[in-house]
Amino acid sequence: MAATAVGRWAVGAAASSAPSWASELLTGAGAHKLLTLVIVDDGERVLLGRKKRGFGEGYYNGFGGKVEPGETVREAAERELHEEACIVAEDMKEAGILVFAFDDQPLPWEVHVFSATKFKGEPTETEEMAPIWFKHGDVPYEKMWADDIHWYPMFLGRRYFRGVFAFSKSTLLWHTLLEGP
Ligand SMILES: CNc1ncnc2c1ncn2[C@@H]1O[C@H](COP(=O)(O)OP(=O)(O)OP(=O)(O)O)[C@@H](O)[C@H]1O
Repeated sequence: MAATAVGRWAVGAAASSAPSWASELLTGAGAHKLLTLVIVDDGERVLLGRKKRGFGEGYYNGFGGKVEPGETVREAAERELHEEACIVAEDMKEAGILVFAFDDQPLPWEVHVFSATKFKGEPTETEEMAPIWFKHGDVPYEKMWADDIHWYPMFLGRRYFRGVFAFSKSTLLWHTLLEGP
Protein backbone atom coordinates (compact mmCIF):
# COMPACT_ATOMS: atom_id res chain seq x y z
CA MET A 1 0.00 0.00 0.00
CA ALA A 2 2.65 2.49 1.05
CA ALA A 3 4.89 1.40 -1.81
CA THR A 4 2.09 2.05 -4.31
CA ALA A 5 1.39 5.48 -2.84
CA VAL A 6 5.06 6.43 -2.97
CA GLY A 7 5.44 5.20 -6.55
CA ARG A 8 2.38 7.07 -7.65
CA TRP A 9 3.52 10.08 -5.68
CA ALA A 10 6.88 10.19 -7.43
CA VAL A 11 5.13 10.30 -10.80
CA GLY A 12 2.74 13.04 -9.64
CA ALA A 13 5.50 15.26 -8.30
CA ALA A 14 6.83 15.74 -11.80
CA ALA A 15 3.48 17.12 -13.02
CA SER A 16 2.91 20.87 -13.23
CA SER A 17 -0.70 20.83 -12.05
CA ALA A 18 -2.26 18.99 -9.12
CA PRO A 19 -3.13 15.40 -10.06
CA SER A 20 -6.69 14.19 -9.36
CA TRP A 21 -5.56 12.13 -6.37
CA ALA A 22 -3.69 14.98 -4.64
CA SER A 23 -6.44 15.64 -2.09
CA GLU A 24 -6.23 12.00 -0.94
CA LEU A 25 -2.95 13.02 0.66
CA LEU A 26 -5.03 15.16 3.03
CA THR A 27 -6.80 12.19 4.58
CA GLY A 28 -3.90 11.30 6.85
CA ALA A 29 -4.05 7.76 5.43
CA GLY A 30 -0.97 6.21 3.88
CA ALA A 31 2.60 6.44 5.11
CA HIS A 32 3.89 9.92 5.84
CA LYS A 33 6.34 11.77 8.05
CA LEU A 34 4.77 13.89 10.81
CA LEU A 35 5.98 17.41 11.57
CA THR A 36 4.77 20.50 13.40
CA LEU A 37 4.84 24.23 12.77
CA VAL A 38 3.86 26.86 15.37
CA ILE A 39 3.23 30.48 14.45
CA VAL A 40 2.67 32.99 17.22
CA ASP A 41 0.25 35.66 16.00
CA ASP A 42 -0.61 38.47 18.40
CA GLY A 43 -3.31 39.78 16.06
CA GLU A 44 -1.06 42.38 14.41
CA ARG A 45 2.29 40.62 14.10
CA VAL A 46 3.62 37.10 13.61
CA LEU A 47 6.74 35.75 15.27
CA LEU A 48 8.95 34.01 12.72
CA GLY A 49 12.47 32.69 12.93
CA ARG A 50 15.29 32.85 10.40
CA LYS A 51 16.47 29.26 10.10
CA LYS A 52 20.20 29.26 10.78
CA ARG A 53 21.02 25.69 9.79
CA GLY A 54 19.72 22.51 8.19
CA PHE A 55 16.60 22.09 6.10
CA GLY A 56 15.25 25.42 4.85
CA GLU A 57 18.35 27.34 6.02
CA GLY A 58 18.04 31.09 5.37
CA TYR A 59 14.23 31.00 5.17
CA TYR A 60 11.90 32.66 7.66
CA ASN A 61 9.42 30.21 9.14
CA GLY A 62 7.41 29.37 12.21
CA PHE A 63 8.95 27.04 14.77
CA GLY A 64 8.66 23.29 14.49
CA GLY A 65 10.14 20.00 13.45
CA LYS A 66 9.66 16.26 13.43
CA VAL A 67 7.36 14.48 15.87
CA GLU A 68 9.51 12.10 17.90
CA PRO A 69 8.44 8.54 18.82
CA GLY A 70 6.19 8.51 21.91
CA GLU A 71 5.12 12.15 21.52
CA THR A 72 1.74 13.49 20.51
CA VAL A 73 1.73 16.05 17.72
CA ARG A 74 0.80 18.77 20.22
CA GLU A 75 3.62 17.78 22.58
CA ALA A 76 6.07 17.92 19.69
CA ALA A 77 4.80 21.37 18.70
CA GLU A 78 5.24 22.64 22.28
CA ARG A 79 8.72 21.09 22.54
CA GLU A 80 9.96 22.53 19.24
CA LEU A 81 8.62 26.01 20.06
CA HIS A 82 10.49 25.91 23.35
CA GLU A 83 13.69 24.46 21.86
CA GLU A 84 13.81 26.90 18.95
CA ALA A 85 12.37 30.14 20.41
CA CYS A 86 12.57 29.58 24.20
CA ILE A 87 8.87 30.33 24.74
CA VAL A 88 5.83 28.37 25.97
CA ALA A 89 2.55 28.92 24.13
CA GLU A 90 -0.46 29.47 26.36
CA ASP A 91 -3.33 29.05 23.93
CA MET A 92 -2.07 26.85 21.09
CA LYS A 93 -4.80 25.96 18.59
CA GLU A 94 -4.84 23.78 15.46
CA ALA A 95 -4.74 26.15 12.49
CA GLY A 96 -4.39 23.84 9.49
CA ILE A 97 -2.68 20.88 7.83
CA LEU A 98 -0.06 21.04 5.09
CA VAL A 99 1.22 18.08 3.11
CA PHE A 100 4.56 18.54 1.38
CA ALA A 101 5.72 16.09 -1.23
CA PHE A 102 9.28 16.39 -2.44
CA ASP A 103 10.30 14.59 -5.61
CA ASP A 104 13.46 13.30 -3.89
CA GLN A 105 11.79 12.12 -0.66
CA PRO A 106 10.18 8.70 -0.32
CA LEU A 107 7.31 9.89 1.91
CA PRO A 108 5.11 12.97 1.96
CA TRP A 109 5.45 15.21 5.04
CA GLU A 110 2.30 15.98 7.00
CA VAL A 111 2.76 19.24 8.87
CA HIS A 112 0.33 20.18 11.64
CA VAL A 113 0.20 23.96 11.87
CA PHE A 114 -0.69 25.57 15.20
CA SER A 115 -1.38 29.18 16.13
CA ALA A 116 -0.88 30.85 19.48
CA THR A 117 -1.69 34.38 20.55
CA LYS A 118 -0.16 34.29 24.04
CA PHE A 119 3.05 32.85 25.39
CA LYS A 120 5.35 32.83 28.39
CA GLY A 121 9.02 33.74 28.16
CA GLU A 122 11.04 36.00 25.90
CA PRO A 123 11.64 34.96 22.27
CA THR A 124 15.38 34.29 22.20
CA GLU A 125 17.82 33.39 19.45
CA THR A 126 18.90 29.74 19.54
CA GLU A 127 21.40 27.67 17.54
CA GLU A 128 18.63 26.91 15.06
CA MET A 129 16.48 30.04 14.81
CA ALA A 130 16.71 33.83 15.13
CA PRO A 131 13.21 35.09 16.09
CA ILE A 132 11.77 38.33 14.74
CA TRP A 133 8.31 39.91 14.64
CA PHE A 134 6.68 40.87 11.33
CA LYS A 135 3.52 42.92 10.90
CA HIS A 136 0.79 41.02 9.03
CA GLY A 137 1.36 43.26 6.00
CA ASP A 138 5.15 42.79 6.03
CA VAL A 139 5.49 39.01 6.08
CA PRO A 140 8.69 38.41 4.01
CA TYR A 141 7.28 35.88 1.54
CA GLU A 142 10.25 36.33 -0.81
CA LYS A 143 12.46 34.86 1.93
CA MET A 144 10.10 32.02 2.82
CA TRP A 145 9.10 28.65 1.42
CA ALA A 146 7.07 29.11 -1.79
CA ASP A 147 3.93 27.54 -0.28
CA ASP A 148 3.65 30.13 2.50
CA ILE A 149 2.26 32.98 0.39
CA HIS A 150 -0.68 30.72 -0.50
CA TRP A 151 -1.85 29.68 2.97
CA TYR A 152 -0.73 32.55 5.25
CA PRO A 153 -3.76 34.68 4.28
CA MET A 154 -6.01 31.90 5.61
CA PHE A 155 -3.83 31.51 8.69
CA LEU A 156 -3.84 35.25 9.38
CA GLY A 157 -7.60 35.33 8.82
CA ARG A 158 -7.95 32.50 11.39
CA ARG A 159 -9.50 30.21 8.78
CA TYR A 160 -8.62 26.51 9.00
CA PHE A 161 -6.85 25.30 5.84
CA ARG A 162 -5.67 22.06 4.26
CA GLY A 163 -3.13 22.10 1.45
CA VAL A 164 -0.97 19.78 -0.60
CA PHE A 165 2.22 21.24 -2.11
CA ALA A 166 4.61 19.40 -4.43
CA PHE A 167 8.21 20.51 -4.54
CA SER A 168 11.32 19.80 -6.53
CA LYS A 169 14.04 21.11 -4.19
CA SER A 170 12.71 24.58 -3.30
CA THR A 171 10.61 24.99 -6.48
CA LEU A 172 6.86 24.68 -5.98
CA LEU A 173 5.53 22.49 -8.82
CA TRP A 174 1.82 22.46 -8.03
CA HIS A 175 -0.53 22.79 -5.11
CA THR A 176 -4.08 22.38 -4.01
CA LEU A 177 -5.51 24.32 -1.06
CA LEU A 178 -8.87 24.02 0.67
CA GLU A 179 -10.45 26.16 3.33
CA GLY A 180 -12.33 24.52 6.20
CA PRO A 181 -11.89 21.31 8.22
C1 LIG B 1 8.37 22.83 1.84
N1 LIG B 1 7.69 23.91 2.39
C2 LIG B 1 7.63 24.21 3.71
N2 LIG B 1 6.90 25.28 4.04
C3 LIG B 1 6.78 25.67 5.31
N3 LIG B 1 7.37 25.03 6.34
C4 LIG B 1 8.10 23.95 6.04
C5 LIG B 1 8.27 23.49 4.74
N4 LIG B 1 9.06 22.39 4.77
C6 LIG B 1 9.36 22.17 6.06
N5 LIG B 1 8.78 23.10 6.82
C7 LIG B 1 8.89 23.22 8.27
O1 LIG B 1 10.24 23.42 8.58
C8 LIG B 1 10.56 22.79 9.79
C9 LIG B 1 11.67 21.82 9.50
O2 LIG B 1 12.01 21.20 10.65
P1 LIG B 1 13.45 20.53 10.83
O3 LIG B 1 14.37 21.55 11.35
O4 LIG B 1 13.82 19.79 9.61
O5 LIG B 1 13.04 19.52 11.93
P2 LIG B 1 13.77 19.14 13.27
O6 LIG B 1 13.94 20.39 14.09
O7 LIG B 1 13.02 18.03 13.88
O8 LIG B 1 15.10 18.65 12.65
P3 LIG B 1 16.53 18.43 13.26
O9 LIG B 1 16.29 18.00 14.67
O10 LIG B 1 17.20 19.78 13.10
O11 LIG B 1 17.04 17.37 12.36
C10 LIG B 1 9.29 22.14 10.28
O12 LIG B 1 8.61 23.00 11.17
C11 LIG B 1 8.50 22.01 9.00
O13 LIG B 1 7.11 22.00 9.27
